[in-house]
Amino acid sequence: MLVIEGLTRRFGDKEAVSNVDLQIGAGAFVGVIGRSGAGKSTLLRMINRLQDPSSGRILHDGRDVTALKGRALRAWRAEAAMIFQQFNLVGRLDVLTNVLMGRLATAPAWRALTKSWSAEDRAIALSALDQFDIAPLAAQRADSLSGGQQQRVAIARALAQEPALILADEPIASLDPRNTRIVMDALLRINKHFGITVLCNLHSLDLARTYCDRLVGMAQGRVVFDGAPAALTEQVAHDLYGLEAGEVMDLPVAKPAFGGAIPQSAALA
Ligand SMILES: Nc1ncnc2c1ncn2[C@@H]1O[C@H](COP(=O)(O)OP(=O)(O)OP(=O)(O)O)[C@@H](O)[C@H]1O
Repeated sequence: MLVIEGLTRRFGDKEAVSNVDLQIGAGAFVGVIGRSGAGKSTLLRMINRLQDPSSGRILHDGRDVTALKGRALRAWRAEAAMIFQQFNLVGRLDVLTNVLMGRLATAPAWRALTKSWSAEDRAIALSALDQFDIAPLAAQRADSLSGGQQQRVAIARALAQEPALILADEPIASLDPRNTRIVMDALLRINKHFGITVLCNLHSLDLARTYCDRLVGMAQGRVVFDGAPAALTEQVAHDLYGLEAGEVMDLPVAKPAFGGAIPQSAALA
């Protein structure tokens, strides 16, 4: 269980996140929604401790992770894996090495420096690639892949970290509709097949409604909605997004494909 208590982050006079309280049970798929500037990224970055809170606490399974430092902080960052809009792969390295980077928190530093990964680490990394039908791309340079493939590599790297949580910050913002669907299906698979809790910032309300079991709506740093997708009425959506409401509700989305295999042609496109 992830518990957030009174979490606040100020930048100068501005409160990007204001006194947020949340409890997120293990295995949930939570969509964090709201218009640009609502505080979604800052919230996720504080949970991973990429950004320090101004006040408040973050507890995971009863352990306070708010003030962790050094090795304990690195271990927490591996446990709360981040996925970014821009993938954050090392472009000149091959796909497998990028995924092996997810093993760094558990591997001794000399292994990473000498690139002599253990057989177990390699097996975990290959298996993670295989989950998303991209194992055939293992030897290719990361920067030769399409955006959708790169994001799946980033998700495989996160899975190789053996995380308790995945924090995905607008993971599909730079993808076309087809790759959007493939990447959201990959996150759904991580959640349903591996039972890993997913918190996903999404601008599109339709995607959030389609994939998430729970929606947390933010406006001006505060949580203004917290409930099941079905409970988010059109009126609440309009209040949350204002003039952007039409734009975020327009994207046609088919049902998620979890349970069925991703077709190879689509997976490798
Ligand atoms: N490092 C920073 N320095 C100053 N202000 C910041 C910083 N990071 C975020 N902010 C401000 O905090 C507010 C919340 O930003 P945040 O990126 O968390 O929102 P968001 O909902 O994720 O929006 P977006 O979808 O555009 O990323 C914004 O007003 C933003 O300008």
